[in-house]
Amino acid sequence: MTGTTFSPLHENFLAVIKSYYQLTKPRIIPLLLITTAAAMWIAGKGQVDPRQVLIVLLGGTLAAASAQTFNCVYDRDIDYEMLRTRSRPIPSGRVHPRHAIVFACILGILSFTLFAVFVNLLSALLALCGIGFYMLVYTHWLKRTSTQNIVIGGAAGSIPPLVGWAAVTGDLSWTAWLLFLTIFLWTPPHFWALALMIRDDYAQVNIPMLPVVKGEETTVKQIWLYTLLVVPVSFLLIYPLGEAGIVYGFFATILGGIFIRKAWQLQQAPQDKQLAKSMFKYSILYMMLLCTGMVVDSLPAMHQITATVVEYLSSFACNA
Ligand code: HEM
Ligand SMILES: CC(C)=CCC/C(C)=C/CC/C(C)=C/COP(=O)(O)OP(=O)(O)O
Repeated sequence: MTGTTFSPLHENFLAVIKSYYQLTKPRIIPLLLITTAAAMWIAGKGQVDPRQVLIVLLGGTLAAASAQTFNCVYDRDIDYEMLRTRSRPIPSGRVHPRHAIVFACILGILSFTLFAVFVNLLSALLALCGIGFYMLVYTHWLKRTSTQNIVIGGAAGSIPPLVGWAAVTGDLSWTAWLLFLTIFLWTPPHFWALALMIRDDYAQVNIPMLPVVKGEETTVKQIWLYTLLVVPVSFLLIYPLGEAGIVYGFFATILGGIFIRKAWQLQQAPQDKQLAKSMFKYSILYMMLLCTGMVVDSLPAMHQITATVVEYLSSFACNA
């Protein structure tokens, strides 16, 4: 006999686990955690307790998974209508909505308890606000009623760095709010690029996403404007906040330059689905690498390198 054989009971158990896992829309969670970890790193000036990082990332995972599961329950009607989402666990009949609600509540309670007991109350409350805002403000109120759904609703996805910051410092500073603002302004280019690709899906179920209601030209203009806002805002971490240096500046310049170029190209060809796809994929890479830049910049070895470069440049300038 070759390979492993599973009993029907075993296979059934694995299928159930897989369905509950899929309810949490797991592919989105790593980037949310990257923004949380970057905030923790800056808040701790490059010195964070690895045990605390693990607890916060676990709590963040549970909170995001809870929020996404609630969303899957609420949106089961439209998820059933759209080809892209029809095979999700609830519309495909693999998980009963009532069981999903229990699952989402358990995840939410575990997250809150983990933060409240092992981290602090502020981070626990912020994660809870993230779940509440995503569920009530985005999913329930705005998603089906406004073209600005993902702009205002995007605030939920911008909360993870606040959680990370609060976990390390116990409060929220200007820098924490700047990280919030960066993700808030990044969300429209991220989501509307995707919405350009799957516009027909949303149109079919009357979800008023911007490309459905206002068309491609308005959407690419808005993507362009938000990209022009997020890139300069990403530099505020260097000046006036002074929380990052030239290494981060290098990351922000290269990444921001490419982001602006892609947004410009898309503005020239609003119907081009390939460009929209490329913009969507790049938006994810942009956020991932920008956060990486923040971390690399505050590595102790980088401070040494930065100091040497600055010293060299200033002596060069003095001699010139
Ligand atoms: C209201 C705000 C947001 C909306 C409406 C939104 C919407 C979406 C949608 C519809 C997808 C496609 C998912 C799928 O095909 O199942 C997606 C993908 C993704 N989103 Fe967002 N998003 C938002 C904010 C964020 C934030 C804040 C992050 C992280 C910082 C994020 C990270 C991702 C990632 C990494 C993917 C790709 C997942 C994959 O590999 O398929 N999103 N987003
Ligand atoms: C702190 C904390 C818990 C924050 C959580 C915030 C959160 C879960 C953000 C994710 C945003 C997101 C991927 C929305 C998907 O939109 P959609 O559900 O409308 O997409 P769909 O069309 O694929 O259903």
